[in-house]
Amino acid sequence: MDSIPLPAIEFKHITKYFTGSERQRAVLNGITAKVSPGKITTLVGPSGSGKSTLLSLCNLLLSPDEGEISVFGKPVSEWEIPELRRKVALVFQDAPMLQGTVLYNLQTAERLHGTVLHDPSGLLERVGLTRDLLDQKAQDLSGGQRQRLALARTLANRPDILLLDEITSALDPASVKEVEDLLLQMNKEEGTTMIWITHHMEQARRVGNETWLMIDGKLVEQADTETFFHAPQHSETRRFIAGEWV
Ligand SMILES: Nc1ncnc2c1ncn2[C@@H]1O[C@H](COP(=O)(O)OP(=O)(O)OP(=O)(O)O)[C@@H](O)[C@H]1O
Repeated sequence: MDSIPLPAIEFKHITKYFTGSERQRAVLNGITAKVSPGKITTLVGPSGSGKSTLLSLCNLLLSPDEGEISVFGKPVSEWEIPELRRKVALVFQDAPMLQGTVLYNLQTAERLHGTVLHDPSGLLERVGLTRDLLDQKAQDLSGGQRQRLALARTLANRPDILLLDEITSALDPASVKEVEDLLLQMNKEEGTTMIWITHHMEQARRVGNETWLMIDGKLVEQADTETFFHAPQHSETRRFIAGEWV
């Protein structure tokens, strides 16, 4: 009998409150879901629906107020934080660069985790940057180049799970396609699990194996991407896909 693979990430009844000017409100409200290992899960939803907050809980940048998150079957609270963050890497749009050269930025994982970066040029080339950039100041790179460097810096850690928060939203269409291809290749060749937040429905259709819709801190729909776009269960999903959600 085939054994069921352990979820890469499991959310169990997750609730997170933030205190606004008037009152405390639930930004995440009872989220229960499993992220399939080796798959790309695309997370979509209106602005402010809680997508980034959900990702920030996975490597303990934030903690839930209620519920539990497990990574490969172990609650995040039981992980050593450096080990958790090596395995579960979060890449933001406009990730800040460290002052110094491109090489110095690539060596971040060496300094943090004591790992050795054997092939910085190869790592750059993997994200479509040329090795002659190694000695340039990271801050002088273009927006697209910085986003690729942020990805390369993260890949130096060889994470098992990549959490990608709108990483292509500032890129030109050709660069978007290159970054998508790179991530699809990593997913295929190395089995890297990914959760990808995007506001672009075409990108969600192209990239994800599964698509989740969040609205007002709730997970409204979770389905394989084909079903999500062609036969969603919920009227909110149909309205969201049609661009009617305000
Ligand atoms: N540190 C914080 N303190 C208080 N409120 C916060 C904090 N971080 C986020 N929020 C609020 O939580 C809600 C969800 O924010 P979050 O960034 O997770 O949404 P999102 O779906 O990722 O939005 P977007 O698509 O615009 O990036 C928002 O209303 C936001 O203002």
